[in-house]
Amino acid sequence: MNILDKIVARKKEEVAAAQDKVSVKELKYYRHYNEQVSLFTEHLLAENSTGIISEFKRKSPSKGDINGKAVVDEIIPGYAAAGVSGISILTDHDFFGGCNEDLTRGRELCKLPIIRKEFIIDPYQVYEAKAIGASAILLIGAILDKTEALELAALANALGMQVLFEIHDEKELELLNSYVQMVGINNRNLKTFKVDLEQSIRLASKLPKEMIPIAESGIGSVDDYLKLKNAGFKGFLMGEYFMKQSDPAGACLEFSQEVKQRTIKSV
Ligand SMILES: O=P(O)(O)OC[C@@H](O)[C@@H](O)c1c[nH]c2ccccc12
Repeated sequence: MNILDKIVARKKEEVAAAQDKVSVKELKYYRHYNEQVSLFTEHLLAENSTGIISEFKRKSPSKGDINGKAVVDEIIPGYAAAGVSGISILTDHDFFGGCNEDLTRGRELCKLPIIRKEFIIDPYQVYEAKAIGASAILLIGAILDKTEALELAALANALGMQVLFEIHDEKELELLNSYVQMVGINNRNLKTFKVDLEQSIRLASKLPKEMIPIAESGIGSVDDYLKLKNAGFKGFLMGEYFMKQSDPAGACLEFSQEVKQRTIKSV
């Protein structure tokens, strides 16, 4: 069993347990369920946007502990102050050390769009994403078939959330549908953990034009960022590079400032 299979097996148990505890009907009474959220794509395409989506992540199967004691209150306001285009918050507990409360707290601390970073395999999790305050959901091509991808993406849009659909190879392009606004190309293979920016760059040229290309994972320098930007990416999902530093928000500010300086110089 590879790590993705393990995560999905665990996720099935978690979803069953969560549904027993809180029904979809009850989720609809959560404070954030009926809230209007600002659109992720608008923030990404805004003038002067760096396209950086900074992620809150305590640990991961590929890296182990990154910042195990990290507290949302100490990081999210700083990410927002750094002028990022959006936030990503891991809600998976067992493998990434996150929880739903992290996302809800993030929602209360900033006005930026927030993506729920989760292994979504069931419509219940889409309702839950809306209830806890997400503006967008991640769907992972490697764990969904075409029908599931359509059902989950359509539901997210119906609930007012946008969809970031993650793919890793050309074959997964088939899974995209008209309810997908952003396509994430994961530079990291979720099965082998290998990072390869060049493969993402090749794949980027094959995406449907109406979907916004986002580069995910393994971005570790402004040079990496510029390389991906020049290849046409409009969004840059970055977690570990910020989270592993003693002051993630400060690191994010520094990175954003350097990006701004170098992109102004290069035009
Ligand atoms: O920490 P990194 O290498 O900057 O990567 C961030 C993000 O792309 C990564 O956390 C991620 C990409 N796709 C995922 C799917 C599930 C969980 C996590 C992820």
